[in-house]
Amino acid sequence: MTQRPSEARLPDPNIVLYDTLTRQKVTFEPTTPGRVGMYLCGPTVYSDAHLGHAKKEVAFDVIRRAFTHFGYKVRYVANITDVGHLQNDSDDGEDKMLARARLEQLEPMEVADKYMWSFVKDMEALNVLKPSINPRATGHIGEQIALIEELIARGHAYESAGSVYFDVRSWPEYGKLSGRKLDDQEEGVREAVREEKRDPRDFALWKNAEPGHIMRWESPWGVGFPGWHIECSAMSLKYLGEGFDIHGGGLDLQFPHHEAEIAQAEAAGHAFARYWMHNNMLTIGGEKMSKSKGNFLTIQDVLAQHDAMVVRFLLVGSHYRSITEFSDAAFESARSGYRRLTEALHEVERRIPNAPAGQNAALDARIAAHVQAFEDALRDDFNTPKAVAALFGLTTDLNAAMNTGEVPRGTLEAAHAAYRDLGGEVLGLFAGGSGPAQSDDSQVVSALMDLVLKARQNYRLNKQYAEADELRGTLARVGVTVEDTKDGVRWKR
Ligand SMILES: Nc1ncnc2c1ncn2[C@@H]1O[C@H](COP(=O)(O)OP(=O)(O)OP(=O)(O)O)[C@@H](O)[C@H]1O
Ligand SMILES: [Zn+2]
Repeated sequence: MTQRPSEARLPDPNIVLYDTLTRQKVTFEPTTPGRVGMYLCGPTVYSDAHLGHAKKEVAFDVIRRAFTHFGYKVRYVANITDVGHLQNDSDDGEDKMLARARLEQLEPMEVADKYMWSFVKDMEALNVLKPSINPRATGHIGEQIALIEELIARGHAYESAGSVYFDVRSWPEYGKLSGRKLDDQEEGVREAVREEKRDPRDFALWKNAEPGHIMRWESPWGVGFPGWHIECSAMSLKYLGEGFDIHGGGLDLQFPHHEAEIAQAEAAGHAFARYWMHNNMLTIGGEKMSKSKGNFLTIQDVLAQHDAMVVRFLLVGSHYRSITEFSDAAFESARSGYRRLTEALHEVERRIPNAPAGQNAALDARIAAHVQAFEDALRDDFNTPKAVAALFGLTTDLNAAMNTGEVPRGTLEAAHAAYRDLGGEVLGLFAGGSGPAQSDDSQVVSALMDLVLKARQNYRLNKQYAEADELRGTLARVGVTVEDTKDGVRWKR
């Protein structure tokens, strides 16, 4: 059986994850015993987040929750990019924040705050836990400048016309994450930018600010602003320390962003992330959902139509390293799958207060086997579809037992704990009233429902059908369905 928080478990040494850097599954070994330091590249806050962003956030949220479940203390750092992310990857184009500020006639910081809070709201709705630390790039200009100075001192960066570039030819390991060889790398750089660089593949650490550029800071190289990549190296090292455990992000960030992060940190003499994890993409019509392609649905659009927990269920239904193809059919099947879980769970809750004491040993063993299967699935590179299958297995066995008779209280409680700890705490599926109610509450609701159903039964016996229907209608309006079955009246919500 899963353990209660009071029986804090020892950190599980058997967690295997797929490390993008070494391109294989490896057993996770923390830098500090019992602790996990994770850094996730967060959003550039210049527009509302879309469902693709939700896939990434939910994927890493489950990984974080799983580590906690397996006994680790997790520090989860996820940044907010509010400066330096230019409209194209080759150090060219307008800053995304500034372009949006012009469009909306706002201060760049107003844009950042507006979309950061919109993101926070979306994440709350999707039951994504708050990061332990949520650093913003503009709040860490000093740290970024200090790292750039270390790189210049070690001969891996150079100043040119008020900007500073990383010298890729000085760092032979550049390319080790993405597997790209320097000579294969694209050179799509505008002439004026190319002239400032020793090599067209060098990337900006600091950019000289043109006179009209609003986001600007003093630096040893004049007034300017940081490049996009440097913020993540600086902030992850600041909050997680040398040789921290896990760095995550979307697969599309491997190059150039993560490649640059590694080079910046290691060339400056720091030990960087020991494991790299990347989520695959959410696609629509086979293409990556993305802001720039315009083929996106914002999280708010989706939540206007679908229950947030169904959205989350859909996302955890595919593995983080698999593509999730978004479609109406996918939502439909997520909705019915999710309903199957919650109906069984609510039936368990309804029965607990009046169930006879005792255990059903055979069913207890089945429950324990499903819990084991769930945990094994997560230990194997956080295989959420397999974990969900284990919850369905649990549901099938429980329904079979509940449909054929009474299940003793101890066994129902074990099933309830499995739903709550695994579906609720680890997969995060039961927020906002869909999940296990507080036990006090559920006892009160159950007692009241017994009374209401008795009253309805009396109306029917007295042929007061209008009153009986009115009662049922009132319950339906608050989400409670009453069903007359051959074994008597059942209700669910
Ligand atoms: N469709 C998607 N599926 C999964 N993750 C995604 C998807 N789109 C973006 N991400 C991830 O979200 C993070 C932020 O991405 P970003 O702000 O570049 O979004 P985007 O829609 O790709 O924007 P743009 O098209 O302007 O580059 C990255 O880690 C990225 O990998
Ligand atoms: Zn990053």
